[in-house]
Amino acid sequence: MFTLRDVTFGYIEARPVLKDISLHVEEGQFILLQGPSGSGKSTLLHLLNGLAVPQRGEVLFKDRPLASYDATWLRRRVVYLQQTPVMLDASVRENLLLPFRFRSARGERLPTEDLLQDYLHTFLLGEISLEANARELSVGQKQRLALIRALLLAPEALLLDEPTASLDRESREIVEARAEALNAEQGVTVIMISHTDYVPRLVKPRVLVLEHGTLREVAA
Ligand SMILES: Nc1ncnc2c1ncn2[C@@H]1O[C@H](COP(=O)(O)OP(=O)(O)OP(=O)(O)O)[C@@H](O)[C@H]1O
Repeated sequence: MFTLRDVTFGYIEARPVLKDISLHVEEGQFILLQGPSGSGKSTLLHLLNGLAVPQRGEVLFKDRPLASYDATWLRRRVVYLQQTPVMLDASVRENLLLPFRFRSARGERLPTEDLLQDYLHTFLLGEISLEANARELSVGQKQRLALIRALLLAPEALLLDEPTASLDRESREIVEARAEALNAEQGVTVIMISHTDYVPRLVKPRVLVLEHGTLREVAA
């Protein structure tokens, strides 16, 4: 699904965060990405959906260079869930349906109210009205809403940035369990930045550690 070939990237070119990284991710794999703070884990996820472009080397999605895909299309297929979810100053419903408002989604069927309610219940957000302002929710609730928004797009790959330290344990566990189920039941490729103490229950992950700009695989 993804191939990185000798990828080097730095926000300042003279100081690369990632150095000559090569990686092959098969469709349906569940990958945990670990490493110290600032080692470049988020940056690596950004490279996989085109939010960052390598200075050297190349990134392929399904054997084609990332740049050959339409960026909006790609980000619906390869969904990146960032650490700090961003919500519009609008209702929960509007925030969930946001990706369907873009021109690229014309012709796609809008998710029904029932489906939205089902998702809210699944993620223990059943108490929250679709009319509520999404900006007024807690970080943990926003994180779950962002995941629902991502899942409504039925992505092929899910890139999950580590939930923030401020995220409550319950929210984190729900997000993790759902990511595992999506992988186990629907074959969605998952790459998740995680702490070493997270051990998936439903899936056997590949564990990659990023340190000093290089990537190594360790036993799960
Ligand atoms: N937009 C940016 N501009 C300049 N430097 C950046 C930018 N984003 C990240 N960096 C730097 O790149 C390096 C890698 O950052 P990155 O966020 O990828 O690390 P990380 O492993 O995800 O960290 P954390 O675990 O703390 O989230 C860090 O030194 C960071 O300061």
